[in-house]
Amino acid sequence: MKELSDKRILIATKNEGKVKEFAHALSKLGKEVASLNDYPDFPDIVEDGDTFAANARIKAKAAGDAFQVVVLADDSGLRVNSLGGAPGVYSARYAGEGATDSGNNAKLLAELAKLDGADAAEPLADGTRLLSEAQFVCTLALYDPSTGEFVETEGTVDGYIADRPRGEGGFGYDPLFWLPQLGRAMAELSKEEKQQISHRGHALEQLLDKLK
Ligand SMILES: O=P(O)(O)OP(=O)(O)OP(=O)(O)OC[C@H]1O[C@@H](n2cnc3c(O)ncnc32)[C@H](O)[C@@H]1O
Ligand SMILES: [Mg+2]
Repeated sequence: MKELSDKRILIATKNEGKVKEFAHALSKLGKEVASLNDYPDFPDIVEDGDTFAANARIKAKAAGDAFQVVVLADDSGLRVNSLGGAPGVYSARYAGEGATDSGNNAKLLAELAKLDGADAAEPLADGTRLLSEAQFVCTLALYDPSTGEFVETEGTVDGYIADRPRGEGGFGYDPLFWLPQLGRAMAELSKEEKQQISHRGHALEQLLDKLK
């Protein structure tokens, strides 16, 4: 693995929320990030793997083979216990192809509203209900096209799905993801706080450890 020797690293993603988090974390190592949004002609990558890890490898390899540079890819999502682990690898398109974050959040609350089991925890002081235990998962794949080698890690964070959104930070399902250990939703954290606690922060920390 040529490792991360270049100052600039290409992330095989079109998700600007991920790009901002990687830019924040990697700037501490003096690195700049580029993403597929910098190459609008690059075709969409078909993410048809059965697992987060498979999809991360698919994205890293597609971009790494095309650009012939070391590429980092992130496949991530939300597992909701009372929905049997859904939306899982379908997190990005839970509300259908081309779904928006707000569409996916609305779909998640609609699916949880169909269940009539007990809440997963006591309501918060303001009456917010905690509907289910849940987990964010992030799989990272770093791929070197000159050797065909992958370095892969996974990070997770546990929390609850709240019945109403909170916070303006982060992206995706962050406004509905309640962190009992902090008493805040993921979208209420700064980038630095999210990096310290999140699935992506943990996966990146492990990746950097493996490369040492
Ligand atoms: O595939 P790329 O181009 O990287 O971008 P994407 O948004 O499609 O990313 P994924 O395929 O990995 O799908 C991840 C889904 O899970 C959500 N997600 C991932 N990480 C998240 C986080 O840190 N906070 C909130 N939601 C997250 C995200 O909004 C997507 O709906
Ligand atoms: Mg995707």
